[in-house]
Amino acid sequence: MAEKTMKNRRVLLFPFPFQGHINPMLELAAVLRSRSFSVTIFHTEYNYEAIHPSKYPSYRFITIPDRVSKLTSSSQDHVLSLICALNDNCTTPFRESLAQVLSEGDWKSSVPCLVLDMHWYKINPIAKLLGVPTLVLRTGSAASLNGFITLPALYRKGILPSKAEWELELAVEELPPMRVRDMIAVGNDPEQLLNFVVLDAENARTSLGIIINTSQAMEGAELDKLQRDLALPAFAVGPLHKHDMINLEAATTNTSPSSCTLKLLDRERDQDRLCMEWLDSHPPKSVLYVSFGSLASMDPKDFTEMAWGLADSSQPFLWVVRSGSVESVLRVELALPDGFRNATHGIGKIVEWAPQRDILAHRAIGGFWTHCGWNSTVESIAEGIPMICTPFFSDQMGNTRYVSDVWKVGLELRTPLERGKVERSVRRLMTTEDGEEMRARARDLQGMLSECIQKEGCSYKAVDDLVGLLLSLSPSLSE
Ligand SMILES: O=c1ccn([C@@H]2O[C@H](COP(=O)(O)OP(=O)(O)O[C@H]3O[C@H](CO)[C@@H](O)[C@H](O)[C@H]3O)[C@@H](O)[C@H]2O)c(=O)[nH]1
Repeated sequence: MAEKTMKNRRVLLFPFPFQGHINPMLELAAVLRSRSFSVTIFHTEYNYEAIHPSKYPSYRFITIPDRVSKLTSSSQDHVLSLICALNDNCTTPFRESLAQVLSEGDWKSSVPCLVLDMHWYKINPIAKLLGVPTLVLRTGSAASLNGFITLPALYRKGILPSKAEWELELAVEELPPMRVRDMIAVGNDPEQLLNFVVLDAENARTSLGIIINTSQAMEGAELDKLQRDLALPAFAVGPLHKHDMINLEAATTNTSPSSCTLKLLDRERDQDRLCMEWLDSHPPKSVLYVSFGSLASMDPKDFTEMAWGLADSSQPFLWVVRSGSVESVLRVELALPDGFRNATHGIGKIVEWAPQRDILAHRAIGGFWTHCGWNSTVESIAEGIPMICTPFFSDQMGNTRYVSDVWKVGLELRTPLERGKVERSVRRLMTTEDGEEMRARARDLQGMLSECIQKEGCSYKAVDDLVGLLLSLSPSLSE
């Protein structure tokens, strides 16, 4: 490729600083880099460590000060307040940083496209003001975006938001009729939630198109509906983490990571290696992997019931218990009930963070007890692993419905948890014929998903189309 063309293939990315949003944006970065784009990533100080900029020496990173403190509770209401605070506080520093980037030498002649996370609703107008075209990355499902579009429409018609009307039967294509509150948890403040939903959907509407980490194989009908309702291009490029080109990032970096990064990576690798070695010692499909993502925080009573239910099931488990997994408990040891370590000695392993994707791909894993964050849902299906679903908030409710009622690759286990029910659910997934059928359906879906990312598959073509759009924004550069 001519040097000039490569130099001018560039893109700006701005992930939202939550783990479940950073991961897909970094994967998108790797996919675009494999198509010869140079990548500049804005990121905020919040959750800076989750990005590890020095791991990616070929990207340029620009830090945006945000002046927000870490969450002390991750209830839905707290998370929504944090999203608002980040939007409010980052607007001005982002405008200044973007203006600075655009004033630099080469950038003046070709304005690049900015790919924004779906939650940056206040950033989109700023980019427009500076003449920068935007695309929005949806890190959730197409169904959740359809829901986000439907809810404001109900709101505008004056149907919402009285609390009682969250009980509405809302028909969502491909789903059994479900109440609004099954699709998205209401929390204590429906007004705040609705406000957020309106802004989030508007963010998608006012961009040039959306990039979405899903695929025709998982959500064909939802994607068709989205295309009709949104009247914008929707690039269904998922599962982003399975594109072969994702591995190219490491191969194509031309600078070595710093020694400090290497130490960090070594420490992480050591922890990861221990998890994998533990799994190596188990027979195929025998271990339940348990993790509720990076944000969810449990009621202490639920956590205790969960622990004893796992112990009573006698099934081997690998459980991620983070600092913050239980409300107001920062140290993992303080969260675990007395006697639990002894009772599960030899059958369970607890870690604070796990290499989730590698774990799900390990032959010893037979099931995943998840909160149904969209990344976890996609990662599980991408490995053909059936799920137990315990959703906490937001899109996790609708994702659970998809897993249990549409794809039929898992079962629903809602809070409040009770140890007997936990034990029966774990046994059902791991030891019964019913669980085996879910596993077989998960494998079928995995097969379809893997076809999507092959050359000529729908997700692969969606990346082609996305690249086409990015280049069309600077026609003179595409020769
Ligand atoms: O020990 C762990 C735990 C998690 N992960 C990774 O962290 C990500 C977690 O993402 P996700 O499963 O989506 O959960 P959350 O962190 O809860 O994600 C937030 O963002 C998602 C995407 O928008 C939403 O679907 C969720 O509801 C929202 O809580 C995944 O890639 C996991 O592989 C690890 O690598 N190791």
